[in-house]
Amino acid sequence: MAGSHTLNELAKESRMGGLGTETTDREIRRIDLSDFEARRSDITEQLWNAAVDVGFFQVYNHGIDLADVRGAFAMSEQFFGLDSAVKAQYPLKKGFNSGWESKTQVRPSIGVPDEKESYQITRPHMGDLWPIEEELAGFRDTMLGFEAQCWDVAMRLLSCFADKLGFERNFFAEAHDPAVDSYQSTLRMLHYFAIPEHLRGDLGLWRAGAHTDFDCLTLLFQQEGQGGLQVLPGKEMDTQEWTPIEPSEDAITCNIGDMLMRWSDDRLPSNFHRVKNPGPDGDHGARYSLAFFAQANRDVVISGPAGKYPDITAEDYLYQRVNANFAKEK
Ligand SMILES: O=C(O)CCC(=O)C(=O)O
Ligand SMILES: [Fe+2]
Repeated sequence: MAGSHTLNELAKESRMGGLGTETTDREIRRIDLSDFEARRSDITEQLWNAAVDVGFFQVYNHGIDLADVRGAFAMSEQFFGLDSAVKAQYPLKKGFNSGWESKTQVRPSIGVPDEKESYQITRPHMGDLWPIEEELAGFRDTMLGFEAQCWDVAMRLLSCFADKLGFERNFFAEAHDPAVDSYQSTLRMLHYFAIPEHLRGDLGLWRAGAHTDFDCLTLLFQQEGQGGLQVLPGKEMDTQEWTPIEPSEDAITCNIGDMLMRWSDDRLPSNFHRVKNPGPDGDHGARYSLAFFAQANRDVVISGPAGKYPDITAEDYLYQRVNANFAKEK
């Protein structure tokens, strides 16, 4: 049955809502991407091993200028600083990963909404979802430019995985073609709210509840001093020992999502992660992050080299996952 893989993942996720403990024993590897083409085979081995062992890794010398990363964060903070009435003109188009939402994402692991707002950019579906220049000058161009740079890094990394899986080197770049209407990779801006005094120490609240990502590969940008992200490899789920990922401005944190796990016949594992609320002594200020989700175009058929799972289109695959994660509209 086409859905059984998905249902399995949902069942796993709903057992992940506890607090657990923290461990720094797991190594989150940092991989240097400089001189990429000349060092391709070495980089490929490093990426593959990190992906298989922990599912999370960081890359640096990735080719996106720090000034561009900072520019995208600055735009994001300005966007979220707009009045709610302005942002509400650009509401999330469900099923299209485009537009603004606030506190509507409910993870099966915790059953309450994440303490955050988000704005998503998916090229073919933006229509009138861009704030006008009078509201936020330069926003569209800055964010689309940044999205293109993220796509570039993601495709470079995926070309290494393609080599290892026995696909053509440009297989994933073709499957994530940004020039056509079936494109569905998404740049998501995230704003986790500053935590008001009376909610500090509320252990039932999460900035983002435990989940795996739906996509092939996620690139996550964090700001220094704004920690909270923790990961737990699926094969070590029973330990409930979570490893914190320290934000560092020069690095992109990467993780494998469910779509690539299925596409690789489970050779590349997607892994659980979450964003914890700061403890009583932590920094209760706002937290911002930027995530690029490489998800294959709608019409692409996901078919692993060994045929472990039935073929499914990327559209049908995502539809099942998104529906399980957002509060019903009624
Ligand atoms: O903001 C973060 O650090 C993580 C966000 C995340 O995991 C997601 O949006 O899928
Ligand atoms: Fe995630």
